[in-house]
Amino acid sequence: MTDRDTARIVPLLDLRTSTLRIPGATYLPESRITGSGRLIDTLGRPLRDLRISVTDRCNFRCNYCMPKEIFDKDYAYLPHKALLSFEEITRIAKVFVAHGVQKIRLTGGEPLLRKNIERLIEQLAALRTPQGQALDITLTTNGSLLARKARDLKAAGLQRVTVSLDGLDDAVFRRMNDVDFPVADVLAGIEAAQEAGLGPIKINMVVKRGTNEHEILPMARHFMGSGIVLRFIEYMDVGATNGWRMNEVLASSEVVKLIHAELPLVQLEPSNPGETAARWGYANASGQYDKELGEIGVISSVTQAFCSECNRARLSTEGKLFLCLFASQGYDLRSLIRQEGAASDADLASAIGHIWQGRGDRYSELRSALAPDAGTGGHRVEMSYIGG
Ligand SMILES: Nc1nc2c(ncn2[C@@H]2O[C@H](COP(=O)(O)OP(=O)(O)OP(=O)(O)O)[C@@H](O)[C@H]2O)c(=O)[nH]1
Ligand SMILES: C[S@@+](CC[C@H](N)C(=O)[O-])C[C@H]1O[C@@H](n2cnc3c(N)ncnc32)[C@H](O)[C@@H]1O
Ligand code: SF4
Ligand code: SF4
Repeated sequence: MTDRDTARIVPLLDLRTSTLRIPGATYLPESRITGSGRLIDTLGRPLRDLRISVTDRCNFRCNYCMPKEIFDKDYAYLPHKALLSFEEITRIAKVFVAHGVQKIRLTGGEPLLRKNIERLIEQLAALRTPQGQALDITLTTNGSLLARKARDLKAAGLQRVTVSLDGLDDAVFRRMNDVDFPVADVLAGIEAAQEAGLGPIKINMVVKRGTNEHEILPMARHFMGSGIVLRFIEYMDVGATNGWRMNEVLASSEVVKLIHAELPLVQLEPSNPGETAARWGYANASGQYDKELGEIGVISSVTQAFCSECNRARLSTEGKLFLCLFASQGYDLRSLIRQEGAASDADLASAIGHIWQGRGDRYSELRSALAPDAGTGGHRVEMSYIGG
């Protein structure tokens, strides 16, 4: 039994009679649920961002995400038949879009390992919001296959990519990915993405105190003025296998202080409501933000939780809907659409509507009220399964 299997799965088989109700939720009239695009949860948060995990497999073993000791050759990955097909993903995504989703992020595991991912991107790129707008379609990747795939991804309709890169020092990077993957190949992938027009590109760097904090300044210098936005992520207590300890977290405030001492920064306004990153721009000699120099972002999920505006839903590789990165229960959408006499799109819309309306998740806010190393209980699913 894997940790993934301990997540509680909520069956959704009562839809025909519209009796699906989540305890504690206040409900809008049905007319405001199905396809209204105005869905809000119990904390008043709209549904805007759908993150889809397309595989639970990865060719890296980053120790903060898929530590080698757990994700070894005996680890029980999902069998192929358990995965949602591209048609199933697109069908579910379409219903989410009718409910107000404007951005879709493909993630995993390593999404570029999913065979023919370009075909899924084509299908998602054809979706339109109720207002007739195209979606913001993006993907988070470790960059290992990007040099090979960037042009095809762009041609399929992908707009931009976020590439994870935890340092420029080859030895540090090889140690962190734990499969001896060279940094030069990820940099080549980033270059290929730039050439293919997959932008604006973002870089995600997870900062672990004692592991790669000395890479912060070299990374900042490298990407300053490149048109690429570098974002520093606080090491999170996601999943149950990475052995997370508060003393390995370097607070974003420290990261900003460190960079500011050498490369002066000014705070920028958020560009979108519910954004994960706080933005800081590089300043010119007169202390003003200089667009040519660009910006960085800091994602402070541990020290400054941003749950109050969280508009993100997560669809796992096997079709379970999770309402929080730290959730311990998922809602089984796959059974709904695969069962005999399967749900119609209206049933699916009603289920998703009710589930979002019942949402009260705010894990990071709650954990920050606890002692630094306190656990909050429950079985959390792994990041590689739910999608980062
Ligand atoms: N705690 C928490 N962390 C999150 C959440 N969403 C994203 N993150 C973390 O922030 C990182 C960066 O997020 P991205 O996947 O780049 O997504 P984003 O910030 O929505 O992307 P953009 O639209 O490009 O700004 C993720 O890899 C996670 O580590 C969230 O809802 N809660
Ligand atoms: C789970 S990965 C999936 C996509 C792809 N394999 C990649 O690495 O970009 C998504 C993001 O989650 C981040 N991540 C994974 N574990 C994390 C942790 N414990 N704390 C903070 N971020 C984490 C990764 O750095 C990456 O940017
Ligand atoms: S962070 Fe991404 S690349 Fe690293 S192990 Fe997790 S899924 Fe793989
Ligand atoms: S901890 Fe959960 S509710 Fe808070 S921002 Fe992250 S995903 Fe959203």
